[in-house]
Amino acid sequence: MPTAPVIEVTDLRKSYAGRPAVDGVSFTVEEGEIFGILGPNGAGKTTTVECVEGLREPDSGRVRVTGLDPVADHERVARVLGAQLQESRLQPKLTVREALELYAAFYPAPADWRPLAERLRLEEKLSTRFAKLSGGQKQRLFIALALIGDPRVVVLDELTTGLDPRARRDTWQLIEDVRARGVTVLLVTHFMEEAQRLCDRIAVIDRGRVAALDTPAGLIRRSAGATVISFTPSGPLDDRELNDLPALVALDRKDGRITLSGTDDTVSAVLSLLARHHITAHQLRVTDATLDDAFLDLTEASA
Ligand SMILES: Nc1ncnc2c1ncn2[C@@H]1O[C@H](COP(=O)(O)OP(=O)(O)OP(=O)(O)O)[C@@H](O)[C@H]1O
Repeated sequence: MPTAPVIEVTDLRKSYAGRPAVDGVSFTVEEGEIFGILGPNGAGKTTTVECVEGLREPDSGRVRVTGLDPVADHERVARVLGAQLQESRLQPKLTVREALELYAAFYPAPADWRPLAERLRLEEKLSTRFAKLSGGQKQRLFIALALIGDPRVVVLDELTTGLDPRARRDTWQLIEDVRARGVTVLLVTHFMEEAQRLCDRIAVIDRGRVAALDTPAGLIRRSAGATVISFTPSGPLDDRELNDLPALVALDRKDGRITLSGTDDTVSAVLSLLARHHITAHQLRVTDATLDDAFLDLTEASA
């Protein structure tokens, strides 16, 4: 029997002062999945996850977390869902140890905070007051507090913003370990590398709507111009002939270098074209488009 999704969002709508921030968003997240929400500033990502956390009440639509309504069943949802705190929610004078102990006490069966603190490299800061922590240390404490209730679902908004590259990689590893234990992760991120590395599926949200929903590889494949070829030709090449290449999406010339994006067919055709004209392609590079390219393509397409 298929299990019910851990998170269900159906036609979610939320306006602020009559202006829609979330305008009909739907997605489901399955047990053990890392689901990413990606989108430009102001797209409605935080509003969406706040409705999932029960911090905001939707104007309309349906949100369920493990089958429960996060607003009506707030307490029961809070027991299964770990959320990354907003900075203003923590007392500046609280030490790291006190914060961990306090938040552990909220849950019936909390995780042991010591290995969590060690994992997040907070063990040397246990006696430091929250206000004295660096931005990255605060961020790591918020991640620890999100995980301390040993939740079934964890919602992380801007997980690694403000972390240095090493702390970012450690955090990714931690999230992968958390998922390996069967925890479902809803992750809002601006970092393509993070989304590509961690997420099983991603909803690209733009202007309050889902512009695309797929695996990272699927998003890249479906973006036009999934293959990019660039070279410096040894002789002149006519733009008209280049523009006639099959499946060509973009053509760019800069400092004698030509960059084309399209598909594998575009690449084969340009190589034949060069051969026909006896032109050599210097510094030839063929690369797959990245999630960055797909993101720009998808969000520009809906602009
Ligand atoms: N409390 C609020 N009152 C009024 N407008 C708000 C409020 N919160 C968000 N908005 C507006 O709603 C829209 C969506 O905001 P939201 O924070 O959900 O976007 P976001 O995708 O998380 O953005 P960012 O990437 O910049 O964090 C924005 O236009 C924002 O200005």
